[in-house]
Amino acid sequence: MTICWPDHLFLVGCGNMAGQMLARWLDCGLDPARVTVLRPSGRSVADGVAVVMTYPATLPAGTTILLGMKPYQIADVATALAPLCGADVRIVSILAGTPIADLRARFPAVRDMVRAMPNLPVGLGEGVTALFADDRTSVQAKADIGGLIEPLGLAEWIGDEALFNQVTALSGCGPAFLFRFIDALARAGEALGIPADQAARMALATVQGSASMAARASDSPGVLADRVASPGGMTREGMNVLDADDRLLALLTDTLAAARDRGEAMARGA
Ligand SMILES: NC(=O)C1=CN([C@@H]2O[C@H](COP(=O)(O)OP(=O)(O)OC[C@H]3O[C@@H](n4cnc5c(N)ncnc54)[C@H](O)[C@@H]3O)[C@@H](O)[C@H]2O)C=CC1
Ligand SMILES: O=C(O)[C@@H]1CCC=N1
Repeated sequence: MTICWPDHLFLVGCGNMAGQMLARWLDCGLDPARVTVLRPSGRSVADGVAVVMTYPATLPAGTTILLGMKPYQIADVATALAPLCGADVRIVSILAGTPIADLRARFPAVRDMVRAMPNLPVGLGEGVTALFADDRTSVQAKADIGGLIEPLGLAEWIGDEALFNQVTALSGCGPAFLFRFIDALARAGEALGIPADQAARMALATVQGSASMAARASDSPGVLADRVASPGGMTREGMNVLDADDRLLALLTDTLAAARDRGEAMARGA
């Protein structure tokens, strides 16, 4: 994999999410000397990566900024950062519920902007990142930023930004929902009498093995589920509970809709 690294990468915030992205980029050969992280704590990030606690006077030419702080901090960050941004600067924002139009209003000199929604497994190169750019962002910038995202796992360009909160709910929030599922599977096993530590190990390995299998299979997960279920057997009885009145589907639809609605409220400033 040949990656066209930015001349300079300036991370505003480097917590759970941006930290995973940076870790993967460094693993894939990004020179740490090209990276500066702004974080109020000043704590070091990785060998060779510069950490600053306040904004520098200027940004190096050809800087790509990764906005990785909390969404509600955008007003303060933009007040300090926008004066440093010329037309050669590119912005990648991972701020949930923050539309490109909002960023454009705050960074008027910047032409190339990409809205990205990664998820935590990007640190392993097994994440999902949704991407959106409007027509002002150049084709070259889209290609370069797409290339930067590629080593993080699956990258999906979203044609219509109106869907961004929906994809955030699915893949950005998704790991949390899956972690809950693993936990619930283990606790359900425990409720049926399996020792807790054993149930936890078995639930995790079952999900891991099934996800790997589904990723390699030519059949859909729905078909694979039926293949586990022998007619008249145990799995069918269990699936009947999940499937009754589309119970699992309804639960997940409600879950994604609640997350989407929160993204829409955040976009309105709530
Ligand atoms: N956690 C996740 O799974 C995902 C998070 N995101 C987005 O990533 C962003 C960060 O979320 P997390 O990493 O979970 O939060 P976090 O709390 O772990 O990280 C936030 C970082 O921002 C820094 N920070 C705080 N105040 C700052 C300031 N005034 N200026 C610059 N940096 C400041 C903190 O030191 C910290 O490093 C959010 O915008 C969120 O919507 C997007 C996708 C998934
Ligand atoms: O909870 C949040 O708002 C962010 C968006 C996706 C994952 N974390």
